[in-house]
Amino acid sequence: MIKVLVAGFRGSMGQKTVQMVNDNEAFELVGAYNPGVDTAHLQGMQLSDNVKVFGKLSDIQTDADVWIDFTVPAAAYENTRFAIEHGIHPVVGTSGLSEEQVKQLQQLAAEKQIGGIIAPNFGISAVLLMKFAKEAAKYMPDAEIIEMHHEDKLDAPSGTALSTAQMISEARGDRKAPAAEETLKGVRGGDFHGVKIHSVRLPGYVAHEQVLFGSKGEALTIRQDSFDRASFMSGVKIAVPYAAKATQLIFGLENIL
Ligand SMILES: NC(=O)C1=CN([C@@H]2O[C@H](COP(=O)(O)OP(=O)(O)OC[C@H]3O[C@@H](n4cnc5c(N)ncnc54)[C@H](OP(=O)(O)O)[C@@H]3O)[C@@H](O)[C@H]2O)C=CC1
Ligand SMILES: O=C(O)C1=N[C@H](C(=O)O)C[C@H](O)C1
Repeated sequence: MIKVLVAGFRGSMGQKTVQMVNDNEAFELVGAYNPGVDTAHLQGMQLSDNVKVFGKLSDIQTDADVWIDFTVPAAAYENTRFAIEHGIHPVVGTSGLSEEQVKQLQQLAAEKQIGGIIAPNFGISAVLLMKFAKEAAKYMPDAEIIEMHHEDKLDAPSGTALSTAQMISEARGDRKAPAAEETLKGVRGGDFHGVKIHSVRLPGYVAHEQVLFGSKGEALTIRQDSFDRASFMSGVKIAVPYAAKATQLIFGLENIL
């Protein structure tokens, strides 16, 4: 039985994660963390009496093996550090960690021998999209990304779009996107090593990404859609037992599939 603590348990992903952990016989929910939480907030949540609920990071005392983090970009680094320093294996889905922060966390994890996983996307369709985009970039190096998310998403671009751009630039090398004078500021999108990223935020959307490749006289479009946050749980389910035994902190679900 793997003991799990869910950080950000009141959020959209946190609630799905609590449900997934409760539904899985190999996992046991022992802790739940969300700043500012009190008992009034717990009504309707699927938390049994033996789950310890924390409203402050410094109050957390737990025997959890694995820390699942779906919180906010501003908290991801501190939370993951806390988990590693307390011997809890992190499974981090929260976006917004910089490359430098990921490196620092990996170093700390190696020192403490507490491995885990940070994954910009736990959905299989998104992992496949990134893999296919990397392959396509070898043959069709000119690419732009459009990511589309719900209106409540705090960060832009998405972690998945950044990771996709990183994989494209690794496959094709650095390349300049076509220059155009912007008569409307920002209209050409963000630039990650020459891969343009365009972020759409609209009600009704969940999480979607399209990679457009263009070449002489032809084009290729790769698209994935997460219509429901349940789509991320298949990856989290795989990540938890991996993390519980890991001695290194790896980046990307594709590395354990
Ligand atoms: N890797 C993946 O596959 C996926 C990653 N994500 C990422 O997961 C994160 C969460 O997404 P989502 O659930 O939609 O967001 P929500 O805003 O619905 O949930 C975030 C939760 O975190 C809580 N929170 C705020 N500050 C802290 C803190 N310092 N420590 C712990 N918890 C905190 C919030 O509490 P309160 O509301 O009280 O402020 C809220 O309950 C985002 O970064 C998102 O990009 C999302 C989907 C899939
Ligand atoms: O905020 C979200 O919803 C999502 N965030 C992750 C990201 O930033 O890539 C993963 C997925 O896109 C959903």
